[in-house]
Amino acid sequence: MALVEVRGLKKAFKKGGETVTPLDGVDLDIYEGDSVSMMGPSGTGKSTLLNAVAGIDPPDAGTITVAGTEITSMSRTKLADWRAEHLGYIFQTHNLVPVLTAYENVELPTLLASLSRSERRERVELALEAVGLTDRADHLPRQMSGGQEQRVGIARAIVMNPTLVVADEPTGSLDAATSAQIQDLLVRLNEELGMTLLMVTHDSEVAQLAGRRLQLDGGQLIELNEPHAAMPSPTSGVLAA
Ligand SMILES: Nc1ncnc2c1ncn2[C@@H]1O[C@H](COP(=O)(O)OP(=O)(O)OP(=O)(O)O)[C@@H](O)[C@H]1O
Repeated sequence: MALVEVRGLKKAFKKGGETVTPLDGVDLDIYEGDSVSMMGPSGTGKSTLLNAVAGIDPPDAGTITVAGTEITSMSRTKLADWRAEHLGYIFQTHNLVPVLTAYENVELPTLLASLSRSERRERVELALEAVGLTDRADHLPRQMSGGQEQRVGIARAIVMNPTLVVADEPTGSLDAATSAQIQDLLVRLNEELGMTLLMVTHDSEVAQLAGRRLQLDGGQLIELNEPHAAMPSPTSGVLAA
């Protein structure tokens, strides 16, 4: 069973006198440990799909099931609790709280969970270590470079060890060298920490990092490569007993 199952997802917006339909019956399966990138022309609905899967903006129709839980039928309050426990969101601009240190910014999601003080400290320290910022824990955002701030944003996204990490243009506001560092980090999150990653990007270099690449156009998803389709099932072909 897929970790994320999207079925028949539809979303339309009224814009002026016309209706735009960025999602027109989207189906998608994401498996545990997958790294998936989504590209497509501006305004096609990539963020709309990402935010639906993240449980932020509900669709008009269709279902999204994550780790066996259908999030599209949850109330707003339940959805907020679900996001806090299961979802890590990496923003284009890190959205750090300027008056909090790196440590305190990363700690924020842990304050919503029922964790002891020592469990919280352990999680925050692990997350800062994973992004290589242990020595910057006491720094305020303005005392860090853009790349370091983005790494704090990533540490905050992973601190609760989420079921799914989504990223909307994670390198979109960074220069080439800093973008390269963040790309390395995204690959490590997936390959070394085993995190399941869905990211939207306009940068084809970033998109290539993902094992699976999708394109959203005309309200539909197109698979640019199909890693799962290439894998023979144990009950078919030469592997069948
Ligand atoms: N809250 C909203 N109200 C009205 N229209 C919206 C809303 N959110 C998105 N749209 C419209 O839906 C379409 C898809 O928007 P979306 O931001 O998902 O596209 P995108 O592919 O992520 O674009 P970009 O690559 O430029 O970030 C666009 O036409 C956008 O204007």
